[in-house]
Amino acid sequence: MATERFNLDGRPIKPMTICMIGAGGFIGSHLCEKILYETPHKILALDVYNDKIKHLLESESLPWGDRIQFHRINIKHDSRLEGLIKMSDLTINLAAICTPADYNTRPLDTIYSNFIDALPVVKYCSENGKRLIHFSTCEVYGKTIGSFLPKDSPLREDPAYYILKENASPCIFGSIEKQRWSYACAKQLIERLVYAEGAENGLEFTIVRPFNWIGPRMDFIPGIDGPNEGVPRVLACFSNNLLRREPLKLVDGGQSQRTFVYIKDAIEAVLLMIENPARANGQIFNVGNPHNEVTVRQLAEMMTEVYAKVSGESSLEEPTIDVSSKEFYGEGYDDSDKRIPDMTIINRQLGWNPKTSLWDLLESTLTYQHRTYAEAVKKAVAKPTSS
Ligand SMILES: NC(=O)c1ccc[n+]([C@@H]2O[C@H](COP(=O)([O-])OP(=O)(O)OC[C@H]3O[C@@H](n4cnc5c(N)ncnc54)[C@H](O)[C@@H]3O)[C@@H](O)[C@H]2O)c1
Ligand SMILES: O=c1ccn([C@@H]2O[C@H](COP(=O)(O)OP(=O)(O)O[C@H]3OC[C@@H](O)[C@H](O)[C@H]3O)[C@@H](O)[C@H]2O)c(=O)[nH]1
Repeated sequence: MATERFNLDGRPIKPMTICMIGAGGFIGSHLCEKILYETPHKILALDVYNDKIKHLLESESLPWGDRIQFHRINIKHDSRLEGLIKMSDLTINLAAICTPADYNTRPLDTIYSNFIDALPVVKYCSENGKRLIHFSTCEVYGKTIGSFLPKDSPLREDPAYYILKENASPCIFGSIEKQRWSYACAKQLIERLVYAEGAENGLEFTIVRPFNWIGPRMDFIPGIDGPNEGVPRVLACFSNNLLRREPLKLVDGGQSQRTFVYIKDAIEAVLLMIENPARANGQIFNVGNPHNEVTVRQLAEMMTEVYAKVSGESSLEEPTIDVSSKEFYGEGYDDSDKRIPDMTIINRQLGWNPKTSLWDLLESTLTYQHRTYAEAVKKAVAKPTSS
């Protein structure tokens, strides 16, 4: 039968029931797989959609049969939410609008989703003495201090001006008309609320700040499994361009820098948080890969090269094209210049380190994209448009 499992302090891990809100999304789908494949825990999976976890739900003969239960719930208005949180030992809240194309074009929905809709979750956990793992974002750091220095300042090379530390870095957003920051600001306020519930009412919480987690099942391919005019996050945008043999669009020259971490590495960190409450409670964790830093332009070049390898198709003569942020995202867009996570806290508390290089994670992800979408895209492109 199942062998006993132990946490980082050598204590046996007891099976728990986890209320996972937003379980049908990109991160949720990978977290559900990890929990079902490798632990005895039960999941109450809440979401409006379940396409990305269908493979975990459909067959009763699957070995985890009764350990996952899907509840189609919109947390904006559903009286079942409190009952499901009460039935669980731990709540993980992933639900959010989290695509930059929405932040400046649907700022109200963005603020409601990331702050107002998360309020009852925090309240029910606090009132019922339940543990909460809340998903925030690296965007709460906003811009680096270094970005305000003159372009030729040698201080820009000093890590003190750009490394992002949970307990020391300030949160630097743009002006109010730069509505891009509606998301970061809402996430910051919900972080402060969770933290205050911990300080004043003893809520046991962990806050996660993901730094660009990427991998299979991220977002959608426009016109295939998402709206034609939809703009997903950069991995899916570039995948879509590659699948359609179009140049990859570099917003404002693709000069912004990001660090990308493989979803499967990042999920290991979340499982450590779940199973080591004594080490994770009261903490805010950066979860990213400081070694996988590239400019968006470099990301586009690497994805072009990797896609040619995994698909066997030649690259375009002009693989990228520049586009202004106003044209691509509309009025009110702004950007984070650089995002390198400090890893001291997660290293010390959980001993976690990411393993996968950017090249390797792109190779497995683009292999997945090609297998999943190439045929459908070919058919869609071949379809005569009705006149
Ligand atoms: N992927 C990343 O790199 C990243 C980076 C920073 C922060 N995050 C945060 O992590 C969390 C999950 O991100 P993701 O990448 O999996 O996004 P995602 O959009 O794939 O998943 C979010 C899920 O929440 C669900 N949801 C949204 N509103 C809901 C509601 N009112 N009721 C029920 N379900 C609702 C959506 O249907 C979706 O399935 C978000 O809070 C996001 O802000 C992710
Ligand atoms: O086609 C594209 C898409 C995106 N980009 C650029 O690529 C960079 C990354 O864009 P993403 O869509 O992945 O989103 P960002 O990294 O800016 O923000 C993300 O970070 C963390 C999370 O909270 C969210 O998932 C999201 O806000 C941005 O500089 C963007 O302007 C392009 O140059 N071309």
